Amino acid sequence: MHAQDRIFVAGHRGLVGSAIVRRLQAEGFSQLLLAGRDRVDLRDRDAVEAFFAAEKPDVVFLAAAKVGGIHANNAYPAEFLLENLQIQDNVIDAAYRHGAKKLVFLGSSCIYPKLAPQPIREEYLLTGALEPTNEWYAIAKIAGIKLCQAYRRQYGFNAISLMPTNLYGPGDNFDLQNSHVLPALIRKFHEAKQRGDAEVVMWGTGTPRREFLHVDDLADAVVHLAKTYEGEDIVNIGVGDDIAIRELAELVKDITGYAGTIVNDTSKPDGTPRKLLDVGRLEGLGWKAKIPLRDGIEATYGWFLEHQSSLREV
Ligand SMILES: NC(=O)C1=CN([C@@H]2O[C@H](COP(=O)(O)OP(=O)(O)OC[C@H]3O[C@@H](n4cnc5c(N)ncnc54)[C@H](OP(=O)(O)O)[C@@H]3O)[C@@H](O)[C@H]2O)C=CC1
Ligand SMILES: C[C@H]1O[C@H](OP(=O)(O)OP(=O)(O)OC[C@H]2O[C@@H](n3cnc4c(=O)[nH]c(N)nc43)[C@H](O)[C@@H]2O)[C@@H](O)[C@@H](O)C1=O
Repeated sequence: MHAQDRIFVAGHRGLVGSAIVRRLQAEGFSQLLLAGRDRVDLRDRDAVEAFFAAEKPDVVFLAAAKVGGIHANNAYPAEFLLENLQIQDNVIDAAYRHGAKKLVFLGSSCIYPKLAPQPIREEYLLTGALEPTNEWYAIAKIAGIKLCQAYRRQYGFNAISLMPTNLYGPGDNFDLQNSHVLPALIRKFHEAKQRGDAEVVMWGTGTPRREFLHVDDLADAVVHLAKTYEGEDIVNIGVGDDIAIRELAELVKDITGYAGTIVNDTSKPDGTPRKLLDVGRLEGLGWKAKIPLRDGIEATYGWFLEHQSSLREV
């Protein structure tokens, strides 16, 4: 990547896309193409074709996707499968045909088998059954990985696929139904404190374990790998450590200063029991996470307090 490259960050208003933009700007990349859904709906093949023909980006970060937490994935399987297939097929194909020299595709740790050995190595892909609540999204993401690998093999297209663990940070979706667990808990504890509620509801049993990476660390890793990594093999991006959801809830309760009780709603799904990524390949490529979980949650809570009145619509 060069300072003068024209860089398309697809999904630049999202959690990940906005963090990649901040990282690129901090490193002096000034030719950023920031076309949102209002300019090009990435599900629309003709619109994507016209955009790439006009703009001819040198580098593409594909951070646009239909994204959500466990409930959204389970409730809208058709949208999670179809929209993600459409977006990634359109963007990967157009980037190749219009001469992009690099594309970075983002998958997710949910592509791995539900009961994969821990920590999860990249080689475990396609070795077992997926978690049912998110198999639609996971299958779309696996198809995206395979499309990148196929275009590299057949056409020599320089597409790489990176697999982030669960992410959080500024610009996240704080919707109580459709978000991921960390933003949901921040908002639930904060609002319960304000209202003086005696209880906050945590979905599921609280026993599943998850790994959480701050999105600024993720963006740092993604830009590092965009500059230094070329290969067919997928690369996990995580911190190498995880926490039970019950412990996470206690941590967010402490950070927000809520004094009440946590109760379980076991009618809600637990999802995968554990998905801790093996980060050996990532560390071998010269990158390690830096932001400790407590510091990252405190900063995200601060961001939430500043932006409560203008949170994203979902
Ligand atoms: N969040 C997480 O915990 C994780 C995320 N990832 C991956 O990171 C990537 C980004 O996720 P994240 O930032 O969290 O998601 P967000 O929902 O925060 O952002 C997604 C972005 O994609 C855009 N988008 C969605 N559909 C379209 C469309 N049809 N046309 C144009 N733009 C569209 C959205 O635009 P608009 O604002 O207009 O809706 C939004 O800017 C995804 O590939 C996801 O799978 C991977 C692992 C974990
Ligand atoms: C990133 C990843 O994200 C999703 O998978 P997930 O990790 O299971 O997602 P989650 O963050 O929504 O939940 C994690 C755990 O937390 C529990 N939980 C408690 N209380 C709340 C709560 O209030 N909200 C939510 N959402 N979960 C809660 C919840 O029951 C579960 O046990 C998929 O989209 C998948 O496709 C994907 O890629």
